[in-house]
Amino acid sequence: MKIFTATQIREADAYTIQHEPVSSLQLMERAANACAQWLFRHFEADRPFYIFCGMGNNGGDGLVITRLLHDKGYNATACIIHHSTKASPDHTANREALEQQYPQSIYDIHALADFPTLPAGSIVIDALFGTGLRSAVEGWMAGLIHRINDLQARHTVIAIDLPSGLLADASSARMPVVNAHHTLSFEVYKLAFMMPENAARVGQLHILPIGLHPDYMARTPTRFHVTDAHMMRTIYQPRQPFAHKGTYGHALLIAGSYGKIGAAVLSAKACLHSGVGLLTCYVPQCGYQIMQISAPAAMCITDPQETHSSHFHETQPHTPALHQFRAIGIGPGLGTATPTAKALELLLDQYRQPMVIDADALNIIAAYPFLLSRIPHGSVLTPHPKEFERLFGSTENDFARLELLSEQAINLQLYLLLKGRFTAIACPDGSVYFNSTGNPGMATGGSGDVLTGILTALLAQGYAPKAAVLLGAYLHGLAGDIAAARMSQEAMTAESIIDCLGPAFLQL
Ligand SMILES: NC(=O)C1=CN([C@@H]2O[C@H](COP(=O)(O)OP(=O)(O)OC[C@H]3O[C@@H](n4cnc5c(N)ncnc54)[C@H](OP(=O)(O)O)[C@@H]3O)[C@@H](O)[C@H]2O)[C@@H](O)CC1
Ligand SMILES: [K+]
Repeated sequence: MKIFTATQIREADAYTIQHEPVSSLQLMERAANACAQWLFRHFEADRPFYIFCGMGNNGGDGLVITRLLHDKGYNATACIIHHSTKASPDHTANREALEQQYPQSIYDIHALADFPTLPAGSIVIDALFGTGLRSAVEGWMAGLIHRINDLQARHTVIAIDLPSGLLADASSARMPVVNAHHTLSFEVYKLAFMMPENAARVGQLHILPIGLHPDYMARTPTRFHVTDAHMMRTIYQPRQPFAHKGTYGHALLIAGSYGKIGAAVLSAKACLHSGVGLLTCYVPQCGYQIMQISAPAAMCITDPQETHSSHFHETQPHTPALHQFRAIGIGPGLGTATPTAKALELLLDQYRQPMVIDADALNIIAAYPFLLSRIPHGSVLTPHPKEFERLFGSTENDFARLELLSEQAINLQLYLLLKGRFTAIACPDGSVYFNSTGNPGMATGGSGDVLTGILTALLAQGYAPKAAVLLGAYLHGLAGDIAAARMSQEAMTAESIIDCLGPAFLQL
């Protein structure tokens, strides 16, 4: 699914009006009706509604919602905020329609002093500003947003299209923005919804289809995307009927150190449950028995060292040469001992195919930044926000961080996967994908190790790196969602994610 900018949304709007064709008033009616239907499904008619309407088309939506609520027998008041002397034509037309049918339902607000006192149980609808907002809201309008936010503790706040004050395509980090419990947005995701800094503003997000013209949606190229089930079905390759274990590649997983062999186990199990043909795990001596008992389907090589690995760059007499591994995953629980760092440097020189680099392997690279440019092109790096900061430095806000992520992916020709609620995947071609699956139950130790195992397995099976990283992140989140549904977000563990990989594959 594509993420459109505010400008593209306006173009989609205009294209739909011209080519469907449909009048702009009818399109507004359709958008407001989608919101009204959602409200009817979620609230009884005994709750009073207060709809705060701006002077543009977002306010126009609010005016139509007020009329539709009345049509259904709900008690609704449109509080029209006169922040500007000029109202949009569709706002004016819908004010007139409301005045004609339900004159008692309009309440004009010209200053903060006019702000109404809301009865208990009221629902607040925020239709002040949508995609037409140009910059930070200031003056008494900022005060009005603060007033709405004061209501948030006692009343349900629902934003129409965007929480007012939020810019669709740029950071609003230190600006006054409505904090909504729910955002009902039209047709497409906006970039602002993907940013952790806006989580408390957007609340629960609901994308409502309003029938924008499919031709515009299909032919307009975008830089940002949200992954979905449809996309995964185009990526996923069912297994071939004449396959043997060689068909699906031999992966090498370099992981674990004393006290962190569990990370290697989780990663290995996830790899084995994601379709790899053969798996060899490389661990220090202390991990040998643990690996053989926990993951008997995997082969195991041990380092000469007892507690950490130091020689994984060298092939040993009884193992295939490094280049025979179709994929290497490195990092979970690896530790950052100097001999390990040295071995990583040598490995990067010797193995020139895309690999998966995570956790302590990223921390080593952060400590020796010259290694960044030695990573084979097309490799996948999977930092969480702290690891990302160690690698590339801190940024002022989430939009700046996203730009830095994308810039580095292009410059280094790597796939950079930044973990989060909407994991961001920046590609060397400049495109960025946000993963749509997953839940807060996955914010738990070992979850990242599982992802490394999945990604390594997909690379080993011959998926191109872009396909592997998009499908891997999606499957990881989907398995997490299935685990949460079965046993709750609290009780699920990284092992539950592995247990649910099977059902996740079956859903593809
Ligand atoms: N896309 C679709 O398909 C559909 C879109 N629809 C809806 O239209 C919405 C977009 O409507 P829009 O373009 O009229 O802009 P909107 O968000 O109401 O804001 C404009 C108002 O804000 C004001 N203003 C701006 N900046 C400001 C600032 N910094 N500080 C203070 N004021 C500021 C500006 O004031 P002015 O500059 O004119 O004085 C003007 O009054 C969209 O979000 C969706 O809800 C649906 O109806 C139909 C389908
Ligand atoms: K709004």
